[in-house]
Amino acid sequence: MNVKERGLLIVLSGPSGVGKGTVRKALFSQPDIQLQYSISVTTRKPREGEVDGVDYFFKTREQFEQMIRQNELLEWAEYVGNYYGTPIEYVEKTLQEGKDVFLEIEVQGAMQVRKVFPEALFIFLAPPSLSELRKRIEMRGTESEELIRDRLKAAKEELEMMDAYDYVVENDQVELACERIKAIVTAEHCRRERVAQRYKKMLEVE
Ligand SMILES: Nc1nc2c(ncn2[C@@H]2O[C@H](COP(=O)(O)OP(=O)(O)O)[C@@H](O)[C@H]2O)c(=O)[nH]1
Ligand SMILES: Nc1ncnc2c1ncn2[C@@H]1O[C@H](COP(=O)(O)OP(=O)(O)O)[C@@H](O)[C@H]1O
Repeated sequence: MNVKERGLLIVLSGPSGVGKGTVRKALFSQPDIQLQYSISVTTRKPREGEVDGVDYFFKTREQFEQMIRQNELLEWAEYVGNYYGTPIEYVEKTLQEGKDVFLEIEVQGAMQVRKVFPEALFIFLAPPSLSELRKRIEMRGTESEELIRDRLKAAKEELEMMDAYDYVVENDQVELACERIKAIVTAEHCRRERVAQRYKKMLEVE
């Protein structure tokens, strides 16, 4: 199977509270976008309203460590005291089917994905400012003061990794951030199509 027939792997990262979940849900609710969301595995406790198998696959540390040992994860990372990881089987199978897969993961995991899938599209969602980021984490109201502090510390380290991404999208307004991501994905599809056409032409000339 050539590069064009496989689906595109899209990786969205960004600091806690920047709005990744909000933007992703808005993106997936739009009829003109065909993306498959890869549900992650985590040892974090479910937040109120979160559903196992929808938001995450919630596992114990023992179960998660077994998945690592059995090479079931494309990437994994420990983030603010919990494990998070991407089951590889779903990603591989869906890309093989020619469908685009969307990962919403933190930066350490994204860098591991880059090693396995260098052709993936890496997008960093950035806040308008650090003070706005703090406001959003507080507004969500799902973390204690101590956890907010830990997440803000992690956020500062994550922001330093912005340069390693193909694109930086500012999440000033959810709708605008969605439009920007859609434009990037469409442009990437066009680029891949052009490369595939050129390759086909070269083979015809041979
Ligand atoms: N490496 C990695 N990070 C993940 C995965 N799933 C979620 N994350 C990231 O883990 C971090 C914490 O996620 P979560 O506890 O749901 O909090 P929130 O994203 O800040 O609402 C976020 O940066 C997520 O994007 C995964 O499968 N792998
Ligand atoms: N563009 C935005 N403007 C204002 N508030 C936002 C925006 N995007 C997200 N939020 C709010 O910020 C908080 C954190 O968003 P969330 O999607 O949970 O972030 P993340 O998944 O990156 O941790 C939520 O209360 C959400 O409603």
